[in-house]
Amino acid sequence: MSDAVTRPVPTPSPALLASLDPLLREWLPRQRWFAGKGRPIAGFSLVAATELLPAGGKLGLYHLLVRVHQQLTPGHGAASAVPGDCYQLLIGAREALPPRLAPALIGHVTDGPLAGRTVYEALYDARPADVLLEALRTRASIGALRFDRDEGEDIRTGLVPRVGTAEQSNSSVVYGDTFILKLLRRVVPGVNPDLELPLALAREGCPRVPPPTGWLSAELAGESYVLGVLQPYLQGAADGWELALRELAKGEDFGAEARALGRATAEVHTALARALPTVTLGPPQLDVLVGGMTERLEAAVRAVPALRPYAPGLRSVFTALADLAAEGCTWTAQRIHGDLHLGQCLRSPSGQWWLIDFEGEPARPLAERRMPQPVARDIAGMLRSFDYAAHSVKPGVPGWADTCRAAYCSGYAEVTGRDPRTDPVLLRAHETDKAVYEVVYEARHRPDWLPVPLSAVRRLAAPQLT
Ligand SMILES: Nc1ncnc2c1ncn2[C@@H]1O[C@H](COP(=O)(O)OP(=O)(O)O)[C@@H](O)[C@H]1O
Ligand SMILES: O=P(O)(O)O[C@H]1O[C@H](CO)[C@@H](O[C@H]2O[C@H](CO)[C@@H](O)[C@H](O)[C@H]2O)[C@H](O)[C@H]1O
Repeated sequence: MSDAVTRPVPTPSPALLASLDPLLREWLPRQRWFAGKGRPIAGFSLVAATELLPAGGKLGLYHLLVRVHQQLTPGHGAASAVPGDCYQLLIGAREALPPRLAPALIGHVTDGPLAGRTVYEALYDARPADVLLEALRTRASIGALRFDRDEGEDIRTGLVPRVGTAEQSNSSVVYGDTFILKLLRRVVPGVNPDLELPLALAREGCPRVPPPTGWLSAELAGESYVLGVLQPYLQGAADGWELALRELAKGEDFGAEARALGRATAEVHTALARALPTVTLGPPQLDVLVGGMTERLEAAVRAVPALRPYAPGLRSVFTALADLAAEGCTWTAQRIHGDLHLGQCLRSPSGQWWLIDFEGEPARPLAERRMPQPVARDIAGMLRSFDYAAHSVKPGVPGWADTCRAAYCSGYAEVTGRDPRTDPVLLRAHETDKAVYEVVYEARHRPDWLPVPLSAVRRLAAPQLT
């Protein structure tokens, strides 16, 4: 029998959002997960609001979905503002913040229903984090929010929450080293691959991905928004990026781990190909694929002038793929990870590799992220990552990235029987597409890192000896 709890709640009035407006304008752009940096905020509109703990109590708790209206470019008037991305916020309201919550401060409210209260990022607070886990445990429906879980899984009570400290595109809470709840920040309606793919892999019995234990969604105007996923926490796991840097700093080889990562990637790809449809990419689909790569390159060249000298060489990488397609070559496409790099791979203390974060590149539209793609895209992501690691440590270790890249491809071939290097044109095109993405990503988020993908761009743009 279902133990689901349904609770209608008072809907907080738009006056709540109006009173938070000046605070959010200042606080949001400082959040790592806020995607609209650099464009002035013109205002906010409420997509949904749910009171999770009543404001009258010592601690008020609001779940908000807020659309941010931003000017298209700085310098244009407020009139040019367009409704932009929708963000998930969990806002706590207290009379005063205890010192331990100081880093979570959003600000002091001066008017409206919360006048005189201090509002803060409630994920940092144990009680609000408990409210979320309890709702998942009891499969609660609260206003538009649906909390659910795998019926076969039990969620214990009394797990002590703590907010994740990693620099993330989203936000996570770890519960007693047993579960991790990832709350998506920028949310869109539709099936989210961060839940869809791990669920599909769990059904296939793939042991390389933590199976979702619970999930949070919102039903709004006939559309469903995935807002969060709860999964087992891999206690004591280290991510591939940390491990690679550690080995590099000691001058150690990472080939054996790279090979194991190649095998893990191949296991995930094989299970995804079994679970979800695959398609053959013929000339029309390859036109779209190459067209997308070329468009992204042109946009990147406009955004990052340092790319300009390399543009002709990079274009020719994509033309080479188009030429093969014109000669009648076809490739298989399937669902893939979509944003694979060393930071998305966790090694548990037993030495097993796990892949996490199936959201895809957050900046791309959902429909595009859910399209079948050549596995070369994920493989290229990992190859780029070995290169990133090698360039992040001074002095470098000569040949370190090449050894890892070769070992990773060999590991992949051990499972699938197909070495990615036997498709050099496809692989190079994907590596180029990824390096171009990274140039834009670094220019926007971490300008000091720009030389890392630029060095790859230089290599990839150089004429090929045939
Ligand atoms: N199942 C897990 N077990 C242990 N740590 C995890 C798990 N899932 C995620 N993490 C940690 O949380 C971080 C962020 O998770 P991720 O899914 O990559 O979120 P984001 O989309 O915000 O980047 C990871 O880098 C990892 O350190
Ligand atoms: O936040 P996500 O993990 O979804 O991914 C974004 O941020 C990554 C950086 O944190 C970025 O990855 C790039 O830097 C990594 C080292 O920090 C490196 O291992 C990757 O190969 C490189 O692409 C990723 O591209 C971006 O989508």
